[in-house]
Amino acid sequence: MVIKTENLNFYFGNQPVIKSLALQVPEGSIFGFLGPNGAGKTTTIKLLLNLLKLQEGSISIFGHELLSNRLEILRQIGSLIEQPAIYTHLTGKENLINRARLLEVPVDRADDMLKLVGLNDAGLKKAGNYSLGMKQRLGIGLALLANPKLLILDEPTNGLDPNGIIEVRELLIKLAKEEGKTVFVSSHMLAEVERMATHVGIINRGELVFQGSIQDLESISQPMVQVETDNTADAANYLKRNGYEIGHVTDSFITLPFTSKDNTATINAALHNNGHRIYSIGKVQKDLEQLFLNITQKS
Ligand SMILES: Nc1ncnc2c1ncn2[C@@H]1O[C@H](COP(=O)(O)OP(=O)(O)OP(=O)(O)O)[C@@H](O)[C@H]1O
Repeated sequence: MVIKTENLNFYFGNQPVIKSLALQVPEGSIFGFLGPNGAGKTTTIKLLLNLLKLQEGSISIFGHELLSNRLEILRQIGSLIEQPAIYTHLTGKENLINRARLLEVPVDRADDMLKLVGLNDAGLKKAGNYSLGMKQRLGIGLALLANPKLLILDEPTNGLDPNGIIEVRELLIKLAKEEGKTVFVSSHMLAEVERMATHVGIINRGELVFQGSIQDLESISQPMVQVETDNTADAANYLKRNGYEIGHVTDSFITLPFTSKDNTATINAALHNNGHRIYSIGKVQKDLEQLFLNITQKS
C-alpha cells in the first residue's frame, strides 16, 4: 500500500471531523476519495501531507511511518490543494523554472513538464491568460517537477468546465498508466472520478463508508431489468400478481431486480402474451451516482 492510515481520528476543538479512518491506497492506483462537502476530505489530505498535526492514529506512506520519516516521504509526494500557486504575470514555463530552482531540480524539467501536461504550445503565454483547466494542468505540472511517486490532489476539477474536467482526467490517467504514479484525488462528484478511478474511498461525516476497487463498487449496485411498455401501472400489477418483485414504476418504465437473461425473456413473453406492447427491455446497472447518494445519505 502506498498510503495506509489506521484508526485516524481528528478533532477541530471538540468536533470530531475524522473518525477511525483506515485508508488503503494501492500502488499505481488512481484512488478517488469521494464525499459530500464538509465530509472531511481536505482535512484528511492535510493530515497526509503533514499540514495538520496528527492527533490520534497512524499514517504510513510508502510503507514508512509519516512522522518519523517526514522529509523523505514528503519529498516524494506532489500535491495540489485548492487553487494552484501560480504567478499570473509569468509564463507557464517561467512558473515551472522558478519552482524548479526552488526545488533544486534541473530547470530543463520545465520543458518536460509542459509536454507532460499538454501545455507545450502555451508554455510562453502568461499563466494569467490560461483557462482554468490549463491553470490546473500547470499546477499539476508544478506538483510533478520533482518527479514524485505519489500525487495528492484536492478537488482538482472543482470549478472546471466539462472540457477542463476531461483534460485533467486524461492527464491523471496518463500519469498513472504511463508514468507509474499513484494518484490520490478527492472529489465530491462521483461522475468526475468514476471514469478514471481504479479504486474508490467514500467518506461521509468523517467516516469511511466504502473502500474498494471500482468493480467492487459496481458489484454492490444491484442490476435491474428495465421495461419500457404501454400502461406501466397495469403491466406492473400483472407482474406483481405473477410473483415478481417490482422496483420502480414510472409512466414509461417498470424496473425490477435482474435475476438472469432467461428470466428477462420470460418477463418479456409474459407481458407480451398479456397484451402489452414492449418498446424496449434490458438489463441496467443502477447508476453509481445514485449508489453514492444512497451510501452517503444512509449513514
Ligand atoms: N479550520 C477549521 N476549524 C474548524 N472546523 C473546520 C476547519 N476546517 C474544516 N472544518 C470542519 O471540518 C469538517 C470537514 O471539513 P473538510 O474541509 O475536511 O471537508 P471536505 O470534505 O474537504 O469538504 P469540501 O469539499 O467542502 O472542502 C467540516 O465540518 C468543516 O466545517
